[in-house]
Amino acid sequence: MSDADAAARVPGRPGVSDARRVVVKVGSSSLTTAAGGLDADRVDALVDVLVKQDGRQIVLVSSGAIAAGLAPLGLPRRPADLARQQAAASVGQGLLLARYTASFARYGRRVGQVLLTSDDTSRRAHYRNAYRTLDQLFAMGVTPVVNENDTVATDEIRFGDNDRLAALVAHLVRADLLVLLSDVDALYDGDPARPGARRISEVMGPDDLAGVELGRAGRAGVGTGGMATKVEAAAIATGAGIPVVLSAASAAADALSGAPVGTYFAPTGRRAAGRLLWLAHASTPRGAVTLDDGAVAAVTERGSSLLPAGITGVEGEFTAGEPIELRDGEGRVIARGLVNFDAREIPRLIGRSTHELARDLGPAYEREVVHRDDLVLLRA
Ligand SMILES: Nc1ncnc2c1ncn2[C@@H]1O[C@H](COP(=O)(O)OP(=O)(O)O)[C@@H](O)[C@H]1O
Ligand SMILES: N[C@@H](CCC(=O)OP(=O)(O)O)C(=O)O
Repeated sequence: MSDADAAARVPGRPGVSDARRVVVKVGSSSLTTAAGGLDADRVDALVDVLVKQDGRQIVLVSSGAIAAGLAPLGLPRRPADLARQQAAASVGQGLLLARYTASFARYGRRVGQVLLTSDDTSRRAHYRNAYRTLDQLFAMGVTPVVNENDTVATDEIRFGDNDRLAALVAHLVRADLLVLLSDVDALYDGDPARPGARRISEVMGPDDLAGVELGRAGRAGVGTGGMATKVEAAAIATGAGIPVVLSAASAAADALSGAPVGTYFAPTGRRAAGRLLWLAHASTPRGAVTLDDGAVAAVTERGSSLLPAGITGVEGEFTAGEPIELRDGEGRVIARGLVNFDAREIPRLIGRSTHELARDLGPAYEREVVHRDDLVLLRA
């Protein structure tokens, strides 16, 4: 929706000014100097805004570990290979946290570092644990500063950008609002460096994104995802009922107050069951099972668990508890779920009833291959 259209419908931003629990994500490009390295003034300016959010609980998702580690390691730019990115993140994350600790301390406030990986947050025990830690930090008046655990994440399980991570954290902490702060002041209908690019002030649903060109990261060269990952993150959050504001980091105070800066993404869906959103968007499947038509119908139409009797094939090397894909007979992925058996156990279960399996193999085999509580549908 254009500025003029938005003004005509008397905009307002439901869910912004009254949001109590807010996830604020800031990108690398908003925290670093042109010469490389952390920009203490920009960190302070952001913290000045965050500490004045009276009555709110803020989770800060901050990128910048890799960018902060470049100069100390004599790296002229963000390296392309994972090993050097991880080395830079290892050096930079400490510097980043030290900077936030000093900056919040100006107001007598404390921060707590929370490093997450996509893999463990899709598992039930880890998800609950992450929630508990964040909740406890709130209870103690500490501001959590979250980043991806870059030094241990492998290429396959990496988020790589923090936009999606921020959307999932917003969901994890049951936030009322997600604010994405960047070096660009809003979403545009195309690369903002292009003359004539128009600012989009509100996105009420996917139709408002038709024809919008989502480019890669801009001039500074330290950001990763560009606009595509921000719009993807906004879709995850709004789809789970959480409104999103995207704005320049320099306009953070206005963005948090509900002033008409940046781009507002209205909620499009209802709040979904916690962990399953992570399972759908953050986990990396380790293998797959193929279902017969009856099992496809049971899982997709009746919300049933997947039983051994409905399986016709298995692929991959997974162990019990890992995420796998559920495919139909034509190879289409219909769902993702946490499996209760190792891949090597499944061939002898295929096509057999749980009753039969319990009789022949013992009571441990009288169970679903994927329980419905651990399963998320991926096809409408
Ligand atoms: N349609 C678009 N609207 C706004 N910005 C865009 C668009 N397409 C590409 N961009 C670029 O995306 C960049 C922001 O992404 P990135 O550098 O990854 O940010 P951050 O480090 O804040 O996460 C902007 O600087 C801009 O150049
Ligand atoms: N975890 C990484 C974030 C990667 C990154 O650059 O993200 P972003 O600047 O948000 O596009 C880091 O701290 O460097």
